[in-house]
Amino acid sequence: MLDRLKPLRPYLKRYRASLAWGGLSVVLYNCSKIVMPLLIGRAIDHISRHVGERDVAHDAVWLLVVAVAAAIFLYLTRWIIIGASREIEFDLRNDLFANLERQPPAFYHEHRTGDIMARTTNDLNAVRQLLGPAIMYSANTVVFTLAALPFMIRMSPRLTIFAFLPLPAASLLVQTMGRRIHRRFERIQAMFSDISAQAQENFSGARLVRAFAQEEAEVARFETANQEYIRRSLMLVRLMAMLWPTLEFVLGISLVATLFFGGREVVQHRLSVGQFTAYMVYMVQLIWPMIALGWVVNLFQRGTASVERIDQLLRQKPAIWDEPAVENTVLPEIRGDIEFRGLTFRYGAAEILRDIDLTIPAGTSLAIVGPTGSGKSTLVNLVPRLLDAEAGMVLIDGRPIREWSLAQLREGIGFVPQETFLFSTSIRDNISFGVREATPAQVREAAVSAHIATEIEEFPAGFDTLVGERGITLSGGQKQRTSIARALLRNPRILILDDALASVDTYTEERILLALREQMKGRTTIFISHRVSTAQSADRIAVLVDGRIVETGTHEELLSAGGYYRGLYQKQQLEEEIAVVA
Ligand SMILES: Nc1ncnc2c1ncn2[C@@H]1O[C@H](COP(=O)(O)OP(=O)(O)OP(=O)(O)O)[C@@H](O)[C@H]1O
Repeated sequence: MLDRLKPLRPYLKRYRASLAWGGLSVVLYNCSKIVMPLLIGRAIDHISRHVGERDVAHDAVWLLVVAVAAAIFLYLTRWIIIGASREIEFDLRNDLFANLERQPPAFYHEHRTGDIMARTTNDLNAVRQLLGPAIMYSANTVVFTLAALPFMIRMSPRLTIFAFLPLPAASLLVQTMGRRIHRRFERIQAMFSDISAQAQENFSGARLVRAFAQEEAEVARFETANQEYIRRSLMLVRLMAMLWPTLEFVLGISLVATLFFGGREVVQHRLSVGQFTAYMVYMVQLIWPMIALGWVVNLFQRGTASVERIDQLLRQKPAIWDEPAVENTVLPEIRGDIEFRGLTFRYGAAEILRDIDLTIPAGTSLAIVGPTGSGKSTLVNLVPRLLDAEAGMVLIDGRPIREWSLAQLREGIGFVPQETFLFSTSIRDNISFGVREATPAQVREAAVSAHIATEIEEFPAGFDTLVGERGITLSGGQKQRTSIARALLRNPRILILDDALASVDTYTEERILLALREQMKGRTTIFISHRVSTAQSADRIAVLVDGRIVETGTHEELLSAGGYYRGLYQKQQLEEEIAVVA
């Protein structure tokens, strides 16, 4: 089992001083606890021998001193060991988050967010319990039992055998029932997350539920899930209600055995009343550590499984990362030449892009059009290396893309993804994401270029308006333009807009394109669009069909070529004419 805890070694090493102090306080705490029954026993013997008040007071003072010492050492033990477990939890959580941040988007397609969240919460919690309570209670049990046993055996070996017989049963009971309780608890937790997810989806999708008149059906569905949750919870309550009485019964047997056999020892004058009392106190003191032992075994089992799961995430190497030789090299600033050379790209076995040869000279703009699912997003994702093409298939400024460090490459690129994502912070923070030193004037300027500034300034809190659950909901078009402002603020050499104008009207689109032309002078721009009105403003247009570039040229060239682009143009012209007539 210790082998399975190997991943924790570096963390334990970091806090070895704390753990050593913790170990020392465990020993000192148990030493004080061991002395206490002896003092009580001595006091009782003194009382039964009718010694003077002074002696009894003396015993009481000693008892108090030892009790205070025990309390202090217990406090130190908890503070140091539980504190160290929290520190390790903190380090582990940071390391996990940092490693998850390095993973490419594909990682999040392969792993469910819920699973990752569970590992970073439940599993971390299990590891913390292993490092804190589990280590502390097992150390206490081992030290106390080892220290108390010699005293107890010296008092009466026979009594010790009888008194100890039922104790392992208590420990075993806690362990087996604890395992069942945990299993049921996990099922309840899973059910609870289902209920929460159902409620959350109903609240976020409130509009859809109302529109489809599904309120009643959803209430019924929720009630069914809620009923199942309660049923499982009651099963847990029953199990837990059984645990304590059974435990008390088993431990009661042990105390009865001690009383019976110990009483006989006293009657037969083999033990004094004081010694017998001390023995009884040892037994009572041993009860909790024995119970804890069963519980600790469960904590260890759960904790080791969690350590393995967390370690899998920690060892997950980011699929897209700098080669060691490249990591710290800084090449001259990116100019913005992009070249796809004989590019073929697959998701698993499915070939998505085929034989693509395309050059986008620095300072020019390229529009990519094509049917849905033809591979447009895939192609542009290769530029900031959100996806990785085979070596030598993508070049920036004539250099294979992998020769640029990811940091330098991505710093030079402004990327507006197809699905806009805004953090639940202020609009200002959303726009200045990744450009911490941006001044309010620069943020506003970017917003002006993206044609969103006036609308933002009309909100009561202006740029400080919160978006998302705690603030206002922006419209699809507003979100897209905020996202464009975010990309522009980086002042990138390469700007990529993946269908980023889809949610704005043609009038706004025109104004944004005009501003972009100004902003992106001398920089490279790629925009994916389904609209000819967007594409025609680019220096060149590439048509991607079924993963192949089938046409390239200017708007006029492609119109006269009479291919896909011309068809698209005619269709959209017709749509516009119909819209005007209607
Ligand atoms: N992570 C992925 N794993 C497997 N297949 C994928 C993945 N992402 C995209 N695809 C597939 O690759 C193909 C191209 O997708 P892509 O998003 O590049 O198309 P697109 O031209 O941008 O489409 P649209 O215009 O609808 O946005 C699609 O068939 C899609 O189902």
